[in-house]
Amino acid sequence: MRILEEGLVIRTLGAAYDVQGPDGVVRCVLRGRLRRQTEGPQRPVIGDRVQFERVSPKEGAIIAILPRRTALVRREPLDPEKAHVIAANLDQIVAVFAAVPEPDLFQIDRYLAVAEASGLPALLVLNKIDLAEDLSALRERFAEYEELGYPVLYTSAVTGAGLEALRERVRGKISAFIGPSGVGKSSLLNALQPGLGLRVGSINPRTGMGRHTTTRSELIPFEGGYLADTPGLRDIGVWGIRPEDLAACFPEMRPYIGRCEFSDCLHLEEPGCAVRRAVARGEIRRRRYESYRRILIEQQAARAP
Ligand SMILES: Nc1nc2c(ncn2[C@@H]2O[C@H](COP(=O)(O)OP(=O)(O)OP(=O)(O)O)[C@@H](O)[C@H]2O)c(=O)[nH]1
Ligand SMILES: [Zn+2]
Repeated sequence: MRILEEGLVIRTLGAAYDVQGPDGVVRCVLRGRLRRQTEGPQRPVIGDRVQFERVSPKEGAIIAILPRRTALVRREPLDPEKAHVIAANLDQIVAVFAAVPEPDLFQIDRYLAVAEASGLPALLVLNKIDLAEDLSALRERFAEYEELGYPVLYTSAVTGAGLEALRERVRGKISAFIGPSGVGKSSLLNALQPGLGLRVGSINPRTGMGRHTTTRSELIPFEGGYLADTPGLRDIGVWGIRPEDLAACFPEMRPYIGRCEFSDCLHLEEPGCAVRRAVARGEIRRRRYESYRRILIEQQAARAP
């Protein structure tokens, strides 16, 4: 009789998967139907809950992937119809930006839209506030994100400001930290959990190599939950979003979707557009609407032959 156990995929290593079971990590291969597929929904990713069968105390075989609660879907920048899941069951995206130099709000909108496209809650972290001259002006500027429902945290990996609030937010959850290079993601994580040993700066002093050398994906135990660490996240800032999905990635536009004259309205130049009407009435911020347009137009321009 075979005994099936349940576990969490915490590392993917090509053909093998490390599964956190009830009593330790079991290195698993794929069995049966799962093995014959190299891509697609049937391939386990970090965060997947799986059923596995043990063949020895430390080795096993994955029999099935349990239904995913969430899926972080990477869409090709040039062909957003092409998509693959790079992490399952994430609870949230933590989007980190530096408060200084002045962050580019368009870039922030884009990162948030990518999180929304996978249906994941996002929070915004503005790091390096030790360098900010006027914190209250900064808070005022970012109040608009709070209004949209994104919590905004102000942190410094140097002084420790805001770290406890961030700890509260990640405790017991599976989070992915994203954001441009150099904003202090590794520094923040190391400050929260000394011993984590993430590399800071762009050169690894030990190997002298650039840091972007990790090729495996893993969930790193963190504050009673996990951090998703995968090379698949590196270019998240330019992931594709299907044009017809984009408006729904802007929470303030959602109430107007489906109210335009044309059911396939992309809210650009079409007549009878409820979204543009809402912008004109001041119900949607023009700045955010311009970000929407820019994402759409940039994507279309990139795709043009
Ligand atoms: N003043 C100040 N500097 C910081 C802070 N956090 C990080 N830094 C510095 O910013 C630089 C980049 O920090 P990292 O933690 O490597 O940034 P990262 O976001 O992990 O960068 P990538 O790994 O390239 O994505 C380092 O020189 C840090 O010492 C902060 O809160 N305040
Ligand atoms: Zn419209």
